[in-house]
Amino acid sequence: MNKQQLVAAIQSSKSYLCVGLDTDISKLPAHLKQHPDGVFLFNKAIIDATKASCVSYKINTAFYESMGLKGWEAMEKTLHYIPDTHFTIADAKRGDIGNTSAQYARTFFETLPFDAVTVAPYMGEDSVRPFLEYENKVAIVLGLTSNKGAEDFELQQAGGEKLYEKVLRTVSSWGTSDNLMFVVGATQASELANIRNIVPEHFLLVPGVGAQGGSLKEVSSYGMNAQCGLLVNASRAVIYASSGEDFAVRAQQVSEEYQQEMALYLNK
Ligand SMILES: O=C(O)c1cc(=O)[nH]c(=O)n1[C@@H]1O[C@H](COP(=O)(O)O)[C@@H](O)[C@H]1O
Repeated sequence: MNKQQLVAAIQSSKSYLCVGLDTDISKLPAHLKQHPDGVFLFNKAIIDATKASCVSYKINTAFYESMGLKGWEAMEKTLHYIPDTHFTIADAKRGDIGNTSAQYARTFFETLPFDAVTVAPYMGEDSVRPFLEYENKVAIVLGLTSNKGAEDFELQQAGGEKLYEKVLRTVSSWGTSDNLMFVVGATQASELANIRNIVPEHFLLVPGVGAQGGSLKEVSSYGMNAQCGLLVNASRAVIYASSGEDFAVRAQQVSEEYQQEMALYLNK
């Protein structure tokens, strides 16, 4: 799925919700914890329950890699189960010397058919460039993250501007708003107006509503552009809305609540 198709999906479903499949085996309901295919079965139920109210799924690879081969298989099965009407993100935060980044790009864009992968910009242009060389694929580069550690580097002054501002300005010159998006934490809503001045056209992946306390209302009012331009991610708030056997029903309710609120902001 490319950016134009994502924009069309947002318009038709009146949602810019990305459900985060941060599936932690220790948090699965008891009946799935014991099952050899429990992680996939959990994800399958979540996808069935939320696909009508979201437009994207983000698979955070850490939760699967930590399980070894079985986790990688569950990730692959999950990715193939997601309908191709939904934008798929590998949240892997990769980036290395160009020769190695090319292998990461192959991993997530060829071996696994994700639409997008999250990329750390710290190593510079040659580390990001291999992710931009695929048609209809997107590199989602870390801009201003949601965590406390954003203060350590991203919000520090670097040559007359904040480091994250330099990252947005510089990285946006390496590609287009079709093959680049940026991560901005929902907890950083006060910076969003400024961010929109620097990258007015790009989609922003905004994690941090729900469990991290970011405000969907603030993110939407400061971050939305003419094409919506936002993918707001919620992981734990949706997938662990209940720890019992009714987990999928509760996930559906929470996902629908986000969608209904988003529909209001899209109609403004
Ligand atoms: O790149 C990300 O997705 C990301 C960037 C960021 O600044 N903050 C952030 O929380 N994330 C990811 O977004 C998800 C947030 O999960 P919840 O807090 O459970 O909704 C996790 O997969 C994080 O790794």
